[in-house]
Amino acid sequence: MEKCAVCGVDAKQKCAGCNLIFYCSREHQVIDWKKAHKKSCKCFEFESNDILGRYMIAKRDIKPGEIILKEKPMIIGPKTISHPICLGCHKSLIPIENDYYKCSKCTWPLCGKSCENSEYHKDECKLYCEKNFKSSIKFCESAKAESSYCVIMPIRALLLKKSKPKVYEEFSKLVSHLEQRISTKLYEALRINLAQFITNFIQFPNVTEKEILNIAGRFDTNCFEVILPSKKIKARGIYLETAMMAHECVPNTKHFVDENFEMRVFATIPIAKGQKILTSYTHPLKTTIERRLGIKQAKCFDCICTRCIDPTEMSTFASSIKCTACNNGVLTSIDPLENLSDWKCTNCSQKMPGMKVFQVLNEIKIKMENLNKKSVQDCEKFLNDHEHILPNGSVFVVDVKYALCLLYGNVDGFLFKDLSQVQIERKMKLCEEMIKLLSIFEPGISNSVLNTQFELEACKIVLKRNDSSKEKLLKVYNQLITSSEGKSLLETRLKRIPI
Ligand SMILES: C[S@@+](CC[C@H](N)C(=O)[O-])C[C@H]1O[C@@H](n2cnc3c(N)ncnc32)[C@H](O)[C@@H]1O
Repeated sequence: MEKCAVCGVDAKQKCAGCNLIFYCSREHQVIDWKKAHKKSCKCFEFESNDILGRYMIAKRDIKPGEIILKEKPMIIGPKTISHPICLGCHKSLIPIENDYYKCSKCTWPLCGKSCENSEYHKDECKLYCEKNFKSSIKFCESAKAESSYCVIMPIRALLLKKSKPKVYEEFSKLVSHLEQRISTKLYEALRINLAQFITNFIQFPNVTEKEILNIAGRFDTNCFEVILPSKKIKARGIYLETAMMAHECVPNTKHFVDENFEMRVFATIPIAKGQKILTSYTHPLKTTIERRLGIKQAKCFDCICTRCIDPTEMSTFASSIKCTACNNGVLTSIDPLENLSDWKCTNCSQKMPGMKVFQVLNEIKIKMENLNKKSVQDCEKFLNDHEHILPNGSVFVVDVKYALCLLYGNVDGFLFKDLSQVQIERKMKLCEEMIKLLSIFEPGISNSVLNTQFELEACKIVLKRNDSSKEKLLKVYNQLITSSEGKSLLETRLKRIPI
């Protein structure tokens, strides 16, 4: 029998937060919560090693869907180079009479008077006023991204040094990888512009150029995107605990930021006690070379995760191209951790230099970037044009087919009521294929899989194929409603289905 954490007698009541501590009564649980447990009530803890630095592990078994942590940002603000956003609420700015509203005290653009005293802006506002700062940001039709936003987050961090020294101390423990970053063009520009602005113009006391660049590096290594499409917010934030999750290209968690900028991390698959709690710093529908180069550039390490070391990427052949010599096999890298390693056919003796494969994949990537993924015709043409070169599990094919799963039934000219039997069957086949593939890249709870399941059940309802489809569709709908896609978009999709 477990013992009460307060008085030591036999106890049956378990803390529902961490599932690790027991109490004999509600009263003792309340006493312990106030005294100590509030701080330690977590299902995770931190460990560290030479390769990962600090990382998060499960203190107990965690079920899929369970919230692992919730936390408020330590700092939130614009990206280094950002489209004009309000420094008070972080919404994209809308011009008033051909210019943005400017803070009546410091002149930085804001969305209106009410944001002048926002908790995010008021301290920095005082600093800019003291130095008689004048913002040069003006509205222009082409809406260019502004590099002057690079100063905001570092100044917000430095202000914490005085206002919340303990929090700043925690922030200072985050890795910056400054040694690797310092010789890059971006950091040379930051050294000249950002560091000089803070030391010479703002004359921030007791801060060196190195500390400023370290701060910039900490942001680049540890920030999470804060994207709320419904509120037109595109910012970034430091979440001190969330930042401790190490990376794997196939992670076991997902996270989202709610309307109050609170981060929530939840398990997507079961995580056993002692296992690492992992996130992904990249996108699942990128080739191995692209993922690894992106991670190297942004986070300064070489990913050697299970997906990256497997030339077949869990038998999906996600980064492969078809062999044009035998027309039967696909080319896979001989050594996926060596970007320029030769590739060889799975069926014949054909080999291709890594550089050539890289060029082929890059050309396709450029075509993908220019593809109108809102057009059924353009997406179908892309698939047709690349059928001879891209295998079914290619990230490019999956990306476009996933787009088609959502387009058929939901866009003008292709609404459910307009679809022919052949088109509905095409949509169903795409959905079935995508559910299988997407579940490999994002196992467990995944928005893209749920979206595709939703569309598949919709097809079955339209074709009156399955009596339980309505029930299944509503179940998926309820799971999706909490997702970032937003309720209204999902409701519109629901309305198009004749249930
Ligand atoms: C967001 S931080 C994670 C917290 C960090 N480990 C710490 O001690 O503060 C990201 C950094 O952690 C390390 N890291 C995370 N995942 C890794 C992985 N799979 N392999 C190697 N290093 C990793 C890298 O140094 C990376 O730049």
